[in-house]
Amino acid sequence: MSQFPGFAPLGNNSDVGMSDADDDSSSSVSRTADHFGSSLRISPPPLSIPNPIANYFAVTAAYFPSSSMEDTTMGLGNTSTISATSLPLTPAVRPPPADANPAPAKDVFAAPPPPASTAAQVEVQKAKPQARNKVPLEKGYSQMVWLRLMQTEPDLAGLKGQSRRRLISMDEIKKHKSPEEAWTVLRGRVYNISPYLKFHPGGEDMLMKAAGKDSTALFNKYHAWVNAEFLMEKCMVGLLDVQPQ
Ligand code: HEM
Repeated sequence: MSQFPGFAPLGNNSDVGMSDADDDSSSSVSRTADHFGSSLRISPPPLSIPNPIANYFAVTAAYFPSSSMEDTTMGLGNTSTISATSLPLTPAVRPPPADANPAPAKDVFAAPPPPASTAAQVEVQKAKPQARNKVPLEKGYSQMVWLRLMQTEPDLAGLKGQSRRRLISMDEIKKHKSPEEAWTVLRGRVYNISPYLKFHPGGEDMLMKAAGKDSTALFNKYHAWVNAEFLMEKCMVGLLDVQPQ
């Protein structure tokens, strides 16, 4: 018995409330299991574990003669028959022997390879950077100056007090195609592009192609990524009237 009741050093079972008669050679674990009864005993795992690969070989064995199921994986003359529960790493059916000088496989559907020169040209085209169509702007017409002008000029659009939410017909827009008074439609909004002509990085001539018409397609063709809603905000004169005349 230990000097501390209920406490015993590891491996010594004599002080855990059992008589000397109970203290036989069996381990404390087995005694604990006995104490709770047999319901806690872990049953052993099943002898055959279901396995899809094993099932495959079991089915194959049912359809092929036993000679085809011989284990040839070792290459050492080992011809032991595979059981359904073993896990062979290679298929049991032996592939046909490889030809010593196999003819190159021909793909009758494959397109003929392009001539070397064409392939090289394609590579050069890919690597070539896209040519820019930007034009040099006159001094004092940078995008920075335009942004400042947007803040300082009170009537860039030339509205003269009219509402910029006015509905404007296509007929009216067509009349505004001179550089002094050029209107264009962009994504349903009507802008006076005259003040921007000298600021346009693509040049005045290109922007004048938009005058008097809907330029949405042209705009998207050259630079769909440009934020015209912001750059042209102060030049908006109205909304395109889509109602039939
Ligand atoms: C009001 C409408 C427009 C605005 C606000 C505008 C604005 C711009 C801006 C900011 C750039 C410089 C883009 C960059 O640096 O990548 C640019 C370039 C250009 N724009 Fe416009 N643009 C407008 C309409 C048009 C139209 C209608 C055309 C064609 C007819 C056009 C043709 C070009 C071209 C060719 C460039 C040079 C693109 C390049 O870098 O190669 N733009 N435009």
